[in-house]
Amino acid sequence: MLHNDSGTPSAITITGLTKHFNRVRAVDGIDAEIRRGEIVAFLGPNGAGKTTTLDMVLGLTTPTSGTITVNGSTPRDAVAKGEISAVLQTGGLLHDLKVGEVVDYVASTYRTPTLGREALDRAGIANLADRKVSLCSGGEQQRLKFALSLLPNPQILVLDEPTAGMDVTARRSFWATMQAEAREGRTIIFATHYLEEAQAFAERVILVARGRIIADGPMSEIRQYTDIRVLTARIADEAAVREALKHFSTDLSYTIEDGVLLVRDRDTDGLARVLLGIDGVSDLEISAPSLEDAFVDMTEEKTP
Ligand SMILES: Nc1ncnc2c1ncn2[C@@H]1O[C@H](COP(=O)(O)OP(=O)(O)OP(=O)(O)O)[C@@H](O)[C@H]1O
Repeated sequence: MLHNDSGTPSAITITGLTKHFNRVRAVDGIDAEIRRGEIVAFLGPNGAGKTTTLDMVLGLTTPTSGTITVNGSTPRDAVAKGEISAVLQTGGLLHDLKVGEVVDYVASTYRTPTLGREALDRAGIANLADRKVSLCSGGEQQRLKFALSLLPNPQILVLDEPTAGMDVTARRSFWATMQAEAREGRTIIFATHYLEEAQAFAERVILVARGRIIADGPMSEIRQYTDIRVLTARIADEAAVREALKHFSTDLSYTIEDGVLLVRDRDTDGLARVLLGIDGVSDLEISAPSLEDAFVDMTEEKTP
């Protein structure tokens, strides 16, 4: 069994991981250690390399270079032993069967005992056992996938955008179910591009962009990368605005072009109050950049 410095056993150890698809460097050198019982979000925009990384953790794709161990074994061995299991974005369900029959069928493929239909209970869809899969909503089908992933009673659960296609209410209730699983001591690693999901559920967030880790830490640390706001305003008196900005903060980054001021800062509310006291300031707007834009900024800052 691998142990890290703190003595907690390692669930997943990733070292020097890369995966290239011809010229695309989907994963470009990832190192990470996930400890038993951790809840970790892989947060990143589309195409960041989240799915490719998780596929390698599950032994579905072979790395171009680097190594992954899961509970001290290869990913494939860990999957075969039922130690790690996943809810993936892709992968079809058997649409002509009833929900309960799908569970029975998948359970019969395991050599080791499974949770059986109790998995439906855990996933909050015991009432759907007799419904045909094709008649289940997108969110219900995601829950069925979740139930199937619970079948071998795995120590580690990998969820690739598990709430894709769910509305806000379904999403919230899905995460409440997951909280219960986490309290049982499972290690949970999930990919998402929703900042709110990472914030609400993960103890640790690994920010990925362009196949690399940009930041890795508790959400409070990650916030510094995502809290930036963008303020724009039409201004008539450029000199007065420049003077006010100088007093507001000496290291403010801003541009003025064609009478429009653009500022990126964390304290845009304070700045707005100052600006609205100046004659000729109008059309003031504050917006939060999309996660995509925040990532582009971060990657530009971090990559030489
Ligand atoms: N089989 C493949 N062949 C070629 N390119 C691929 C393949 N799989 C992934 N890619 C590319 O690798 C990059 C990373 O993709 P990946 O699906 O891992 O990102 P992601 O972070 O999971 O994105 P999303 O949030 O959209 O699922 C993308 O540029 C993608 O187009």
